[in-house]
Amino acid sequence: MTTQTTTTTPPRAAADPGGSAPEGPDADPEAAIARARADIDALDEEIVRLLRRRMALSEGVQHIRMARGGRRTDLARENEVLRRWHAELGQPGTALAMTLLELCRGRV
Ligand SMILES: C=C(O[C@@H]1C=C(C(=O)O)C=C[C@H]1O)C(=O)O
Repeated sequence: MTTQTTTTTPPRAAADPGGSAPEGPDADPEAAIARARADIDALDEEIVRLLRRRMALSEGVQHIRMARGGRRTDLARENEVLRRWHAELGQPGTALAMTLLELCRGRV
């Protein structure tokens, strides 16, 4: 399996070819913040891409179920999803999962 990095900033040596500045995050706090924010923005974009993939997969499952006369939603499965997010992140995880489910199947 290959791993994918999301870092968009160059390594320090490339960003500071002179090499005379002290190393570490305190050397230039503004630059450190700007680098971290660029990574945060890239991660946010990736999260939205993943969300759209999840929405498409979820919609596919819902259509298959409804085409066979079933309901759009499956509350047992939703509880499974909610439990998993809660196990990872606690109450905020549950809140996030509720929003995720709402995005994927609309309001119940
Ligand atoms: C995708 C499904 O359909 C609905 C959407 C779910 C989801 O987005 O995770 C979970 C349960 C269902 O209410 C499913 O049953 O797996």
